[in-house]
Amino acid sequence: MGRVGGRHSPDALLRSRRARSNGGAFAAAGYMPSPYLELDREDWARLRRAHPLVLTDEDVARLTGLGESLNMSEIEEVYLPLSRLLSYYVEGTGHLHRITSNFLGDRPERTPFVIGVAGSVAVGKSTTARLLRELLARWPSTPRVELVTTDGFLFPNAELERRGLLHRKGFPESYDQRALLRFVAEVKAGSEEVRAPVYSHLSYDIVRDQEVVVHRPDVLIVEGLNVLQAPRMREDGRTGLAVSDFFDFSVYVDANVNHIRRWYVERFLQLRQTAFAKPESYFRRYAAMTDEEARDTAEVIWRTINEPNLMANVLTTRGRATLVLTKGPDHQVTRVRLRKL
Ligand SMILES: Nc1ncnc2c1ncn2[C@@H]1O[C@H](COP(=O)(O)OP(=O)(O)OP(=O)(O)O)[C@@H](O)[C@H]1O
Ligand SMILES: CC(C)(CO)[C@@H](O)C(=O)NCCC(=O)O
Repeated sequence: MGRVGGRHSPDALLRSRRARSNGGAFAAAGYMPSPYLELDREDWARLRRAHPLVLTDEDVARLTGLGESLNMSEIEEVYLPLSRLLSYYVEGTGHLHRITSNFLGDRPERTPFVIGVAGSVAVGKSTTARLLRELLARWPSTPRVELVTTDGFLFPNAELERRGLLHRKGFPESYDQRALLRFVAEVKAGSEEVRAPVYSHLSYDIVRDQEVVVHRPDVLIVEGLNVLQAPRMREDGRTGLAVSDFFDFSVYVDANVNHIRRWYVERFLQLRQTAFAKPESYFRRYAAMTDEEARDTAEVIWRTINEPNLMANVLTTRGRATLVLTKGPDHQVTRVRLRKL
């Protein structure tokens, strides 16, 4: 005990730390340095003081239109600094692009900066994506931001039915993944005009004769459950490209599954008074349900479709995101993890 150079001496401790960081003995036990820098809510709020930012009245008016439950101080503390960080990434990526073009003797051409937003059904992906779109548009390097959801790349219901997948919406096989990949690749390549199909939650199907057209924006945000999924094995046994190979940045919106289930059920109950009640709604029969019937129906859809998909195909992609936003029970962001390696 206490012998210099013994098992518990400072030297030995240092050696064991080195072994850990060298991936020595501890590698065998599964130790791996985390690629993320982890900040709790207070750390992130402190960052904001170092980069003073305020929303103008005009910003507040636009953002309020995104949803009545949005909290402005949450937006100022969490999403506004995030949009600033992203605008720096856009500038940095543009710089790298110019250096590469100069090196190759090419004419530098700006291509859109592509951001993926992933996470469970009902976790708040589209709200996050819309907040980022509005906030990014404030910064000089990113005035033109376009937003596309991968819902448009679901196969039409007739095709899903033919494939026996009508009750698997959201699972990887329910999307036309080739079309989605081609769309993102073309936008990233700087094509003047790229078209994507449109899905309607009201008719529960792809809308014929409707499309979104993306015109070389400064930033494209691609939002969907599946945007961080690994490439699929091709028939010739090789792996192709994944959508995320074209991303410059990605955000995974995360929360405890019990909170997400509750948000899903609450939104379902609310939809009875709005979307489900419309004559053109595919789910008209839900509008007349009592609270209890609606709650049971939502729980069944959650348990049989959305939760199994979250566990098998969505949560498994979280470690590939550049940034993970973790939300508490009221949608408040409690933790931010940013890739540093
Ligand atoms: N930051 C937030 N603050 C308060 N409420 C929020 C926030 N983000 C989302 N919500 C609420 O949570 C619910 C789900 O949000 P949203 O529609 O953005 O989820 P989503 O992940 O895009 O869902 P889906 O995959 O089903 O389209 C909505 O009722 C929305 O109003
Ligand atoms: C369209 C998706 C997959 C994603 O937004 C989702 O909203 C959905 O419909 N999930 C399947 C549940 C159902 O079929 O009602």
